[in-house]
Amino acid sequence: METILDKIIAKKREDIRNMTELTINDLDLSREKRSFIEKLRHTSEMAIISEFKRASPSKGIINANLNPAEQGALYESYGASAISVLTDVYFKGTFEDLKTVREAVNLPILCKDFMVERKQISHAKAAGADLILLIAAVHGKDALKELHEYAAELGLEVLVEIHDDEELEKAVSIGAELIGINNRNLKTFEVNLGTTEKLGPLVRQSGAFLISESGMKTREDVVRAAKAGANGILVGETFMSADNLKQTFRDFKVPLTVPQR
Ligand SMILES: O=C(O)c1ccccc1NCC(=O)[C@H](O)[C@H](O)COP(=O)(O)O
Repeated sequence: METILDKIIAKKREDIRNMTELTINDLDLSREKRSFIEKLRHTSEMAIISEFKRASPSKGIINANLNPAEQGALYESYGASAISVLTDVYFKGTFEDLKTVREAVNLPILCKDFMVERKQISHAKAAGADLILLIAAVHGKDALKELHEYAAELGLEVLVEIHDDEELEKAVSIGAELIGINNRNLKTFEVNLGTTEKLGPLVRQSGAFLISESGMKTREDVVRAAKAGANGILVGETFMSADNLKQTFRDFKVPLTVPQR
């Protein structure tokens, strides 16, 4: 049966059919580097990647009225470590959003998209991304490695996203330094923080930094992720729909449980 992830990937392949790959000469490789991994090395509290997410396949419209520059500036002032910007059409996001947010803040910016070809990575770089997402479920090991290496050549950090043991094995085998465990099953939309609890210790044993993604609603959820070894969390819907964003950030500030390597 075709899953939502299959549909998203098929649409993505169609959307990028006429996109050209930018060459090194088209890209500004001297741009100020904002390293998320470097921040993770030097923090004693759970890092927060705050997401700009207007809509999603699982929830429909979350908040279509927020201005990306203003929301990004609020995320920064309340203590985010990085900002994730969805640039995919299923989430009503664009590369313009990413550019706008990067210009409004001094934080590392994650381009949250469904990367299937190198040319998308070059465009993410041109738009101002500091990190990109690669979803292990979408690629065989060789393709994942190739895209991971290409991103590194462009000076980008990579969050390799996994959801099960097989994807974990793929991420570790390509030497991923930053691994995200998505608590949301992208095929069924089921969200289960137990996914981080199951795979988290294995990710940390590999030596990679760990981000627990999706489904963070309360401080207790963040504490659970920390206890499972996470170095940080990635939060979209809860921040985009918060009545009191400042207080929600305060609630989500949690010390690390498992020390840095
Ligand atoms: O969020 C979805 O519905 C979704 C559906 C299909 C593929 C990806 C999807 N989300 C991407 C994400 O990983 C989340 O936006 C991110 O982890 C934040 O999740 P949340 O805090 O639960 O909004």
